[in-house]
Amino acid sequence: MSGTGDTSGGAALRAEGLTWHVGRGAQRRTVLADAALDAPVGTVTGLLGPNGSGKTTLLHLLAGLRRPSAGTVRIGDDDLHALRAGARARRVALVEQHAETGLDLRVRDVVALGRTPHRGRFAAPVDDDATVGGAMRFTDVDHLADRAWPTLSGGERQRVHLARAVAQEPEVLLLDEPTNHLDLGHQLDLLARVRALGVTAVAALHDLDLAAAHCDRLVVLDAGRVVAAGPAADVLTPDLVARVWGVRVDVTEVDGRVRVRWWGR
Ligand SMILES: Nc1ncnc2c1ncn2[C@@H]1O[C@H](COP(=O)(O)OP(=O)(O)OP(=O)(O)O)[C@@H](O)[C@H]1O
Repeated sequence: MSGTGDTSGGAALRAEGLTWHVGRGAQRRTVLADAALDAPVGTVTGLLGPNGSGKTTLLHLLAGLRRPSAGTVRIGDDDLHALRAGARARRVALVEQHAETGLDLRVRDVVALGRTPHRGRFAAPVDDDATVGGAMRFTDVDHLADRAWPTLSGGERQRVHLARAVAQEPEVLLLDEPTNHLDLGHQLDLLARVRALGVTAVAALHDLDLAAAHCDRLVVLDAGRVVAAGPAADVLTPDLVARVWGVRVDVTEVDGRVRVRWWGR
């Protein structure tokens, strides 16, 4: 994968029994309980659930940023949490919900940060510039290359963060609400581009219709537990949406695509 849509670089991601507690003694609270996720190579999984249901926590455990209280994460044949930080960073990229970046950087430098895990002690790989350029073109931010980071809009920053993750050339790409600042056109573009990368992707999303259209599989979290998992047609039933989100929806299938239309509480 070199930021141009090559479909060869993914690895399967599997999590079992993932549990994460916060606090100690009487203050202990279970944020995530016994969560499972199975993302085959090259697929896009949508992680859905109301605010506070555990999506970011699960993504952080899948990225190796947090150690689970119990359970395992496997990337290909490897135990993710047994890998050294450098090896993990070469294989898994996370685009955070509220990612901040050093104020003095130009966009090109922010994207180049994605290459850090691939740099040796004394030298960068020779094709680094080409990879960074390819990632910027792929995410349609190359026209911003010389702009100072603080001058970017929220949506532009979000696309630059995706470019940084693409430049990282990961096997697994984790995205926390990657579309929340994007206009409708760029929302559709971003998810189509993630799919075109061919990596194994897991994206936390709030728009059920968008998730149904772009994801191979969905995982629904509610109060820290996985309450449904599978293809959109099986998962997104009006009953489940009413139970988990407290919203009345119609679910229809148009030209083979699941469409979700909300009516209200
Ligand atoms: N370090 C922490 N200490 C205490 N509570 C935490 C911590 N991290 C997360 N939580 C709590 O765990 C729950 C799940 O949080 P998380 O951020 O994973 O939810 P989310 O599904 O990503 O929510 P949102 O859709 O609002 O982004 C929330 O109630 C949150 O307040």
